[in-house]
Amino acid sequence: MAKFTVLNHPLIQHKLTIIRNKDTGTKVFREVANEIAELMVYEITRDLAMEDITIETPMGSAVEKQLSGKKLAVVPILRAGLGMVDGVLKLIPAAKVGHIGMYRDEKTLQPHEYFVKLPPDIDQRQLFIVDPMLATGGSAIMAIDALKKRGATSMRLVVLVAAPEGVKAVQDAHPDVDIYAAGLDDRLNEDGYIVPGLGDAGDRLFGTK
Ligand SMILES: O=c1ccn([C@@H]2O[C@H](COP(=O)(O)O)[C@@H](O)[C@H]2O)c(=O)[nH]1
Ligand SMILES: O=P(O)(O)OP(=O)(O)O
Ligand SMILES: [Mg+2]
Repeated sequence: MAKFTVLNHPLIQHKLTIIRNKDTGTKVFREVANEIAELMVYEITRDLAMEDITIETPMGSAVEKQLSGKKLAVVPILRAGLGMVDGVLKLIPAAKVGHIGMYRDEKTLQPHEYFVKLPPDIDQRQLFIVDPMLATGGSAIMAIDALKKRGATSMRLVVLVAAPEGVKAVQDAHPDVDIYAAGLDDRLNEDGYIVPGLGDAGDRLFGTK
């Protein structure tokens, strides 16, 4: 069974409260969503593989650490996932970026894929799939399916707010994909929105609707 972890660092929790607030406008929402993504990635990369390397400092030779293992990539689920990419890239500027476009049918809540563009060596990379909201889990499950179909083997799902229903659905469908959230909320409402949540993340990020 995949792990589900809520990152309850005080800075993450404080910033999540800011973007939950309905009075927070587009500019601040965008900035703070990226700040949370940055803090989350800092927390979840603690276990990245390291290796020793011998370097020359101005004072002589030293054996020091550098990252080893798989290269990284970030994969936002469009549109809303775009709101986390800059935050991730601030810490991992060399990461490649893949895109998966998906929208949820408002009535059926079923996800529909409309775009996939990935780095060619996706099978060699550790992926951070980002989407602010894990609601029914349908979008994340379909995105992970799309990535696996193209050879990806190493993935983590990073969301700002998760609903229990979505966490269970992803864990059942993809027990090999660990999930990280800034908050775990109570439930979904009848329209498939997370309560209390923060509303429609894509609309709040881009000022639509
Ligand atoms: O409160 C919410 C719930 C969902 N979204 C958007 O929907 C998808 C995730 O929905 P699933 O039901 O898990 O497929 C997510 O990409 C968000 O864009 C939302 O914004 N707010
Ligand atoms: O999942 P949706 O339908 O809310 O898509 P978007 O992220 O484009 O708002
Ligand atoms: Mg949306």
